[in-house]
Formats: sequence, structure tokens, C-alpha cells
Amino acid sequence: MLLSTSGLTKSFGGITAVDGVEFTLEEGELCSVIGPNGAGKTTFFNLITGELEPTSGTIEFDSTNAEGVADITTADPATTARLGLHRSYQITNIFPTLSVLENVRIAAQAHRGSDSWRFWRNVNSFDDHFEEARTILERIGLADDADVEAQNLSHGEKRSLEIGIALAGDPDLLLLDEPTAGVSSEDIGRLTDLIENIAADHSIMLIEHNMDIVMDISDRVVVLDNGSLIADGEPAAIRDSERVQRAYLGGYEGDDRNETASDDSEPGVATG
Ligand SMILES: Nc1ncnc2c1ncn2[C@@H]1O[C@H](COP(=O)(O)OP(=O)(O)OP(=O)(O)O)[C@@H](O)[C@H]1O
Repeated sequence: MLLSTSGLTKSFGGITAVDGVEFTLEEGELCSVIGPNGAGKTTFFNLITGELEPTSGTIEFDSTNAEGVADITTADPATTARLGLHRSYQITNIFPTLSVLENVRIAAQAHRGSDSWRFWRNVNSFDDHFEEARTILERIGLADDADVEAQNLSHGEKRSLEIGIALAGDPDLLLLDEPTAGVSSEDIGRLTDLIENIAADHSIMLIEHNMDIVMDISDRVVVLDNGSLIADGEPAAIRDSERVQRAYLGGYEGDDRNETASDDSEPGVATG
């Protein structure tokens, strides 16, 4: 287990945005979180990263940066980040007038902690951050744009840069909140390839409304409806679940339904 929530609940006044969620993520999984608008997906992420404190329930994270499993139920975002939980936001969080390289370098430097700020004149660590940032730019496909002001990137490239900034934190678990929202169709393929590439050596939780992407790249899909986790299983089983179709998918059949429908006589969907 990398992450686990038990009875996780968050109420805002009369609204229970997240309602008793039992969830476990295994290391290496790419797990998509889907559900209708207002289902509680972003609140679920905010609870995990410590932006919000739960009303009740617990969250545990098996960080490589801590001894054993850490109880992160009430940890703040700085603490969860230090433990290896990073996210990219729906709202862009890059420095628009700095270069693409600087955006990632600063994130790498911040991650290395107060020592590298204190010894910022230390040429070696400064070079290390540049080196690390350049390696990340290669990976996210922005190496040729290293000196471009971030504000001049396309929307899709900005989303890639946000992922690069999150990668500079050396995360064990990356939470991506609608990374393809508003991205042009030609950039979507690139971004999807990038997420798959990152998933090769990171655990990922992904909030995504584009069902073709969800079905294509997820190892596992969980469905939130009205704050409750109503289904948890492999993509094909989720797509074919009547309950999920009723709550959210509303007739979605996907691109490859004919290829995979026959092996789904016993859908592997756990319900909450
Ligand atoms: N800070 C807040 N104060 C009051 N209510 C909130 C707050 N944040 C979220 N909510 C409510 O909690 C519920 C879940 O919202 P949330 O944003 O988590 O859903 P979501 O599944 O991420 O939706 P979307 O797909 O539209 O982003 C909604 O009813 C929302 O209005």
C-alpha cells in the first residue's frame, strides 16, 4: 500500500463533499478518479495533499522519506510534499515571466530544502539544479523551449510544464487534477503520452473527464458520486458497470468496446 484512506469524510456546512471513502492505492498504479461535477474529486485530492483537513477519517502514506507508514490525516501541504506527494493544479501555478528552465530549476531548488537556499552560492548545487531541470525538460518534451518565457507556451505546453514542476519535487505519488482541461486536441495526445511516460516510474492519481483517456491509460478507475466511492475496478469493468453508467457515463461505450466487451462477463467492480 502506498496511500490509504479510511472513512474519509469532508463536510462543508450541510454538504458532505467526501463521504466515508475507503481507498487504497498500490505503488506504481495509475488510478483515475472520475465522477460527475461536484462529486467530490477535487475535495478528495485536497484532503490527500493537506489543503483541507478531513471532518473525520484517516489518511496514511507509505513515504520513502519517512520511517514506515506516516499518518498524514492532518498534515499540511508542505509536509505532504516533503513526504513525496505532489500535485498539479487545475489552475496554472507557473511563474509566467520566468523561462521554462527557471520554473523547473526553482522547483528543484525549493525541493532540495533550506540548505540549498542557505548555500545558494555553492556552484555545485546550483549546477545540480540546472542539470536536474534540463533532464526534466527533456522528459516533458520542452527541452527546445528552455529559454522561452513560460507565458508564451501553448496551453498544453503549460500543462506539461506544471507536470515538470511537480516532478522537480521528486514525488512518490503525483496527483493530476484535469491536466487536459482546455488543452487543444493536437496537444492532448502529447500530454497523454507524457502522463503514461511518467507513470512508468511514478504512482499517479488522475482526475480526468475525457473518458477515452481514462479508459486508455488507467490501470484502475474509481468512481465518486455525491461524495461516495461507488465503484472501483479495471477500466473495462468500470465502463461496463450499470451503476457507473447510470451515475456518470450515460451511454459511453468507448472506442474499443467491441474488442473488449466479450471478456467482461463477470465485471470486476467493487462497490462502496
Ligand atoms: N470550500 C468549499 N466550501 C463549500 N463547499 C465546497 C467547497 N469545496 C467544494 N465544495 C462543494 O463540495 C462538493 C464537491 O466539490 P468538488 O469540487 O470536490 O467536486 P468535483 O468532483 O471536483 O467537481 P468538478 O468535476 O466540477 O471539478 C460540491 O458540492 C462543492 O460545491
